[in-house]
Amino acid sequence: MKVLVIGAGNMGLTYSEGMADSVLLGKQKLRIFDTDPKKIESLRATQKFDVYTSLDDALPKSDIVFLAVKPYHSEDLFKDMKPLINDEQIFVSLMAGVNIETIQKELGIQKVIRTMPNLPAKVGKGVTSYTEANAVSRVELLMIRQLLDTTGTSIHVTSEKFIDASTGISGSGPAYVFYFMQSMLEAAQKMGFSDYDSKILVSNTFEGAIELFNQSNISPERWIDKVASKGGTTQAAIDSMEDNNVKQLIQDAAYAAFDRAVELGKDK
Ligand SMILES: NC(=O)C1=CN([C@@H]2O[C@H](COP(=O)(O)OP(=O)(O)OC[C@H]3O[C@@H](n4cnc5c(N)ncnc54)[C@H](O)[C@@H]3O)[C@@H](O)[C@H]2O)C=CC1
Ligand SMILES: O=C(O)[C@@H]1CCC=N1
Repeated sequence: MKVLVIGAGNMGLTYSEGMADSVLLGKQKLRIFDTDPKKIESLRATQKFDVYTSLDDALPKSDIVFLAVKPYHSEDLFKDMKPLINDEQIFVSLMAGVNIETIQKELGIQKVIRTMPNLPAKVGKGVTSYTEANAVSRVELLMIRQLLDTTGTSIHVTSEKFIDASTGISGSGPAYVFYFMQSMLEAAQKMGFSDYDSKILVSNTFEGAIELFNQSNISPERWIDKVASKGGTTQAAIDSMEDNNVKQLIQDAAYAAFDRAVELGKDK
């Protein structure tokens, strides 16, 4: 089995590393293709990957093809790919808002799996949702799931609606967490902490809270109750967030990403 990853950016490279380091695949079975000469040079320097500079060489003999370019590069890529592919190959898209039907039509093939990964895959803590076209068999789906799991964990969803929805929660989600972190960092700095101390205070607070959440069956709402004393400091902070409708604003943001994913799909 040969796997080709097209696009060695944040996501493509992360998946390549996950799969190359796994017992399931290993680096002998993994190929990478990118159009950026600088990227190719740096990939070659790692001596970790089988790097290709032409689709003619890489594509026809690959069994599974990961599509990891930006959505707006997909149209040109599909045109280049079309003469080089066949119906037996499985195409796994990591691209936001590019529908299965579009991929099938543009490439003239049937076996497509659409996924929504996220950036913590870089440290083996990614979560990827995925769904498949009818032409993909259960065995093929299981094999792809094992490849996806080399970067963390995955969840199977029953329709593309949930791929777009998970884009709003987990795909874009790390950016919401970083936004919250940045806000806390800036508050700490304003209070007079050094950059170093601000980072320690904020990162340990996030890490500790996540650990508590993961090691229990307690909802975040109940954890808030454990931090907040009546009439105390935490209550003052939570009241301020409630007065400013922060919960609703975060939900609006998640829906904005979801809607944008749906919209990207319609643009095609
Ligand atoms: N960055 C993220 O957190 C997430 C990204 N995604 C999806 O992953 C996809 C890739 O995103 P990133 O990795 O962040 O982008 P990126 O910009 O880091 O990487 C894209 C790579 O594709 C290469 N490329 C462009 N056109 C190409 C072509 N025709 N053939 C081969 N390579 C080509 C570029 O040189 C670049 O190395 C996007 O479609 C995005 O929607 C999904 C979930 C999370
Ligand atoms: O912002 C984007 O479009 C991609 C999809 C999810 C995360 N990054």
